[in-house]
Amino acid sequence: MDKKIIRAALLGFGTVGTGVYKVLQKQKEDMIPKLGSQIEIKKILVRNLEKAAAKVEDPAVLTNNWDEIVNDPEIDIVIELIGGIEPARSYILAALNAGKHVVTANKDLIAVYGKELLDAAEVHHVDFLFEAAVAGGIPIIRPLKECLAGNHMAEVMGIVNGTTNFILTKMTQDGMEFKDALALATELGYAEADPTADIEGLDAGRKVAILASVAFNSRVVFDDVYIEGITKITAKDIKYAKEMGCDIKLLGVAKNTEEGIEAYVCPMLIPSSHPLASVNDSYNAVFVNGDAVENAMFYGRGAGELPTASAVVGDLFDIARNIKANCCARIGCTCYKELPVKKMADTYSRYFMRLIVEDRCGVLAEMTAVFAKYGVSVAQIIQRAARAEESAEVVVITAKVREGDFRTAMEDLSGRSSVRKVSSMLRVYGE
Ligand SMILES: NC(=O)C1=CN([C@@H]2O[C@H](COP(=O)(O)OP(=O)(O)OC[C@H]3O[C@@H](n4cnc5c(N)ncnc54)[C@H](OP(=O)(O)O)[C@@H]3O)[C@@H](O)[C@H]2O)C=CC1
Ligand SMILES: N[C@@H](CC=O)C(=O)O
Repeated sequence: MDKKIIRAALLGFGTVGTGVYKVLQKQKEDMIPKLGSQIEIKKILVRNLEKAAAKVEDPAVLTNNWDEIVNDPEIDIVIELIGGIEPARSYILAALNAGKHVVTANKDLIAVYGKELLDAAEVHHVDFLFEAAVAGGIPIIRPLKECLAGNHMAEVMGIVNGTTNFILTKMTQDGMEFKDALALATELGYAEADPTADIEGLDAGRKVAILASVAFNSRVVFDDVYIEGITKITAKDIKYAKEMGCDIKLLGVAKNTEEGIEAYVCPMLIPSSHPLASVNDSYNAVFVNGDAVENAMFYGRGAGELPTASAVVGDLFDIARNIKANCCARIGCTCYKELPVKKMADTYSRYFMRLIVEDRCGVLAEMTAVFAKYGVSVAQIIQRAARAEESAEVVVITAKVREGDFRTAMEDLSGRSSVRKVSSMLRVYGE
């Protein structure tokens, strides 16, 4: 089909929608040489026509009526950038059912309904692409599905949320307060419409579910991922981590082990010499380990208007090429295995904890004895000078231990009168 003009519709004209519009304008001259076709945004679905009018050359492109898009046979591609589950899910399904290709950045949706959407695309022989849903501007979905397809992947992990990485960077480097750093991340367009999704680790959890599914060819959904956010991280944790030669990063980890898939998101201490420790601001980085490629790392902006638009437009161009070639990419659902997902209690890690204990002889020995009872070895212990009320602060790093055993030890310990408070408990990445 020699289409000179390929028409698309944008749903949502917020941070990323506006970015896509701008990138397409900048690419106007290059599309014919690059693709052999011109992509034209025929309609933009918005809720408030007046608010959006200032952002477009021709306000006639704006609509608040979805039917004008789904029922328009000239529109080949729908770009969903509304976010959230509904009405995004219904719009995407209706678009696919109408034979339209779909591009989305919506990880909330894919992490739960990915299979349903990919199946619908398959039935209707259209593309459903979502490169921007994980790690913003970094290409990672297509590399995993295509360039790295000759591997059995053992691990895919990294920093996959720009907002929290920005907040932790500002707290570490500039001593900024958590709430001020979050306000700035929101202003810069990094945060989700409800930033709770970022700071509580949910957004990263959705990305880990998607990454694990694609990397291990087995469906992992949002509910399979164990999640902790960064809201409890204090300046003191960051200071102690630094003293121990580490930084604190919100890491998303997916491992393909013989006993099943491990999938979790949590703030972790990572040695400052590790490449991930120097991934700062809204940058993301994803490490993959495969049996053929060994290690590979992908690095770039994980959030924001133009970096995210870059990934969306890449998908759009791919679809335009497929339309020109009269085919669709045929790399829909790649989950052909059914691997179990392990419980967090059965994973192994080292732990960092900060406790306020009674300041008297024998307390450290008591603590070590409790840990030993549950098979937890202490690798490093720091006791700070006595504080007011005859208490002292103790920082402990354990050797690698099963999470379930560590938790039981902590329950036992925190019930003892010598332990006044468990101030923080964080995992440590690596061996
Ligand atoms: N921002 C980022 O850095 C990244 C975002 N994403 C994902 O991209 C998607 C869009 O995010 P982002 O642009 O940041 O979000 P925004 O909140 O900035 O934009 C969403 C837009 O959708 C509009 N909208 C909501 N509901 C409807 C509806 N029913 N009909 C028409 N328009 C609607 C909103 O309108 P109104 O203005 O009226 O509220 C808003 O303008 C999300 O899925 C997000 O998770 C992915 C990677 C990075
Ligand atoms: N809120 C997200 C946006 C991109 O996915 C983030 O901060 O990473």
